[in-house]
Amino acid sequence: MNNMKETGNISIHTENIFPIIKKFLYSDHEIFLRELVSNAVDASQKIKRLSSIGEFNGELGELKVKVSFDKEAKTITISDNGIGMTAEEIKKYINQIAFSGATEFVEKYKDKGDDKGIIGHFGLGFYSAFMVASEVEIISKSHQEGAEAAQWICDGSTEYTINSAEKADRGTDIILHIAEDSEEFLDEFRLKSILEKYGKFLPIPIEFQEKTINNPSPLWTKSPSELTDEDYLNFYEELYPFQEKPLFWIHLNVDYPFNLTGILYFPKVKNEFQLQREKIQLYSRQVFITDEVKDIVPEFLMLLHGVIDSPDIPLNVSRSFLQADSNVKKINSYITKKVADKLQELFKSDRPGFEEKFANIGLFIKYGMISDEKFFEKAKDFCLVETTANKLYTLDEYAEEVQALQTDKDGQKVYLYTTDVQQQDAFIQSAIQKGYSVLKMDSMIDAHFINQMESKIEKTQWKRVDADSIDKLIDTGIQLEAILTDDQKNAVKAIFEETLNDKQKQVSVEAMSPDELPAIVTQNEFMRRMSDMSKTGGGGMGMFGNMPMTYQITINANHPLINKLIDLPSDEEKKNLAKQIADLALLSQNLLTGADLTAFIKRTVSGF
Ligand SMILES: Nc1ncnc2c1ncn2[C@@H]1O[C@H](COP(=O)(O)OP(=O)(O)OP(=O)(O)O)[C@@H](O)[C@H]1O
Repeated sequence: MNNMKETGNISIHTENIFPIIKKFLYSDHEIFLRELVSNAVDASQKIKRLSSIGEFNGELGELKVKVSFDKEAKTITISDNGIGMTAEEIKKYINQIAFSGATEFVEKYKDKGDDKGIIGHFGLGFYSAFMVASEVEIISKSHQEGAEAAQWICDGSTEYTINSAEKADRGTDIILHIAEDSEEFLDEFRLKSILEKYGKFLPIPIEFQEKTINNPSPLWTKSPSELTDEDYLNFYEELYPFQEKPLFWIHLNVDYPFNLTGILYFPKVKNEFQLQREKIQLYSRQVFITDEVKDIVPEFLMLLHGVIDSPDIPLNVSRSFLQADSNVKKINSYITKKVADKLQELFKSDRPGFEEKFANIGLFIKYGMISDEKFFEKAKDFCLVETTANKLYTLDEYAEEVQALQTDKDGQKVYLYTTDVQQQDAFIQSAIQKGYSVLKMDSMIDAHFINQMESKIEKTQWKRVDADSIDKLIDTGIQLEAILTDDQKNAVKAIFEETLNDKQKQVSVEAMSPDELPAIVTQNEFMRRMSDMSKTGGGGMGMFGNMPMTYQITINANHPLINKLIDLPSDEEKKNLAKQIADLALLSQNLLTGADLTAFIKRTVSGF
């Protein structure tokens, strides 16, 4: 063996890139292991490929990557039996490529402060070793016949030493001499958890402490035709242990115009609070990158679980660039389309099954319709609405259903809805008595969904059942005759106003059916929506949140009790009865509280 020893200078333009990189990557030091293990995996796959195309004729052996550590010696070693490097190749690939990559990075970002968003998931490759090591050693033996092993040592400065070395087998050992401030990594559990986080699905077996930590052929890399439902459910369990089973899933597989594979699962989501407990994981060639997939997956699909693997997603660029990236945009619309198609297929092939799942997937669908125009176009055909009688309709079916009875005198279809079947029961009953149907719209998203529907579906209005008296909610133009004269009505109005003595409660006297209650309390639809929106942070609606809520008290001019009130001999008695009627109406809406409620109860038990 001719004994070489050479020291040299890595030619880069920026002196001391190390401290800058260390600063940038401060929060993300652990990725050194991801980078080095990925390099080892790449080297293993390269030798496999060379062998398969006949360019390497030696023994391939069992390809694997070993990670080990020595607490005493303060080293972490990543070994592979991949393609290996000659001394010349080390000079070329490590001194030039790895260092120039790092230099380029620093050049690009050194002026941008320590914005963590910039660094994002930049793969600094080999150089990231210097985030945790004071000295890095490479011992490598190329796969080429008769190749001599070489050792390279560098402390992160631009100076390196290269030597010939002893190494029996083909491949590369990267030995990290861990720096004092990074000794936390010389720990079994820490290393294991990092390996599991990033390397769980790497395509070459990764061995740590004599155990393989990864599944080299995860489900998404297989063909859907080979897989059973059980395979998908087991994989879900592998990804998210101890979670409830998903409802269904989509296997993604594209190779043009971008590369993307993956499996997206629809979890059971009953309410908004459950959202995003588990996240979609993003991989690039089976290397875990992140579970912050915000810009890659359309926002409304963030509710899904599963994995996406794409080498075409740029991982080394800033967030704003990612949003503008055309591949990312295409991926976004591809996923949206796939999801819409899957839902449509489920709806068409198994309507009862779809209806059953709707409680869980309705949220996705409505979110999607609100936030994505293209999704809306598809989903409007399979989005369902549910009545208080627990019947489910598509939007078209429902329009048909209410056409005859719920069209008002101006030709507007009025959709009645309730946000709380318990609380609004009296109003629901009145509507049903008239033969109307009432929709259940009780999740937070429904308020937005309703707004969207009104703007999309022509000639429809959505009104909450308690927004007015039923005849006014759907004004068919047929006026009920009032038994009272105008003077009597005015007198009744005055009595109630005087009794209530509250500007926030506006009294009116209307001819309603004698079967209806003598008085009802309602909230104007528009004002209520504004106030609701300001509560959930709707833009610019703040002022409505600060305004006291106004209620309408509608007195039923045709109710026998109101007739009785008019005939009462004294003002005192009239006021007492009016008070009782108004309090009952308030009570039924949970609006009678505190001292008013106490007084009401006292009055009632003593026969008022
Ligand atoms: N374990 C290894 N075996 C063989 N060659 C390696 C090994 N590690 C690194 N190399 C060589 O060194 C080069 C530079 O590595 P580095 O990780 O810096 O960049 P990269 O892998 O090309 O890109 P990335 O920044 O995405 O990691 C690699 O392209 C490869 O040729």
